[in-house]
Amino acid sequence: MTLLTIDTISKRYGPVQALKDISLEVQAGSRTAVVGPSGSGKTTLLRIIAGFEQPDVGRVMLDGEVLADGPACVPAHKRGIGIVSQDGALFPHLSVAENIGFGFERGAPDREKRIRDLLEMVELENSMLDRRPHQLSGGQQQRVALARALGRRPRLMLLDEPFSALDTGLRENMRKAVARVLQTAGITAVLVTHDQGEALSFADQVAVLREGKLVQAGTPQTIYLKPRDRETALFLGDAVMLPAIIKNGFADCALGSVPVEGPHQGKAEIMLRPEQIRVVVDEANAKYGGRVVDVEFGGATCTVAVSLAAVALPPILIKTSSVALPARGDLVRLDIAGKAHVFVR
Ligand SMILES: Nc1ncnc2c1ncn2[C@@H]1O[C@H](COP(=O)(O)OP(=O)(O)OP(=O)(O)O)[C@@H](O)[C@H]1O
Repeated sequence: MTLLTIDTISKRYGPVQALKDISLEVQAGSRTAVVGPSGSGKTTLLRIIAGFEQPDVGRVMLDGEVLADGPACVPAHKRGIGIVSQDGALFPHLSVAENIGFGFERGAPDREKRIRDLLEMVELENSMLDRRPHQLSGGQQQRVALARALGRRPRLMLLDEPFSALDTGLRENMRKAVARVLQTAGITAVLVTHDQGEALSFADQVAVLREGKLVQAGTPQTIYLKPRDRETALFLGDAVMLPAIIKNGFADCALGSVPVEGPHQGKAEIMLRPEQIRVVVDEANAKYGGRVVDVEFGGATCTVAVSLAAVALPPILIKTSSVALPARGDLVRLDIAGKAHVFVR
């Protein structure tokens, strides 16, 4: 069931077209991540959903209710939408308990129990209830902010770069914890993030924006393995692109014959993710590979640069494990796992 519908929204700030004809559906109980380069319109889209900005044209609908139809809008505080932002925005002079219970009725008999339940839901100890925000770590503050937003029983939760102030290890933990909490509470969420890895692992649906337009929306797997265009492919991660001639499901390219997705025949460009390529030292078959020109040891993941024998392109970079790492100067063949993605020229 669709909970949130964004229907051909456009928004202009003077000469800047911040959003152009954006349409997107978000299913109830799902998590959508919005990604895109800086200035692509992510924050504007989130602010329009929240009700802090109005679209010039287009509609926002939540659970069948029209929240915005061009400039005619339901005010933000009447939308039933929760927001967790980058800094958590807790009230510094209030305790954790008071922050979480901020929107609750003062004398409500179940007030304390609800606060404790919310604290438990975000996996924090009861001993934190009397602390002030400055006595919490960044990750704990974010959990309190999430508990406060959940306490208002939102129909939709907007997450505006909520993990970006946290360091890498904590970030990953928080992302998993937040996904778990949202899942348990059955709350639909839209996340805006600069971190493509975060988007791919957090969301059921990823929406890619570029220059105010929606380039592609789909499952993380689709977006990563079957990107609409080169730019999207490279935005989401490293990619090896090769010219090819396609015939009957196989691409004839610098790596030999590689299976491809789709019905296209003839000239095309194919894309492989580096982790699809395995480097094998094999002098006899180096025409389907090339010469190793650089090896970067990186612990769990190492990078091998191979100058291809069959085509004059810059060396391709392949991520590989530290086991059986080739040496600089080795002649190697390159084996492919899975299928290549085709960009029709
Ligand atoms: N209030 C405003 N007045 C004028 N221009 C604005 C305003 N808000 C956003 N813009 C412009 O609209 C475009 C989209 O901005 P937006 O903040 O939505 O991008 P973003 O993808 O969230 O960027 P970032 O990743 O850097 O936060 C940008 O060109 C920005 O400069």
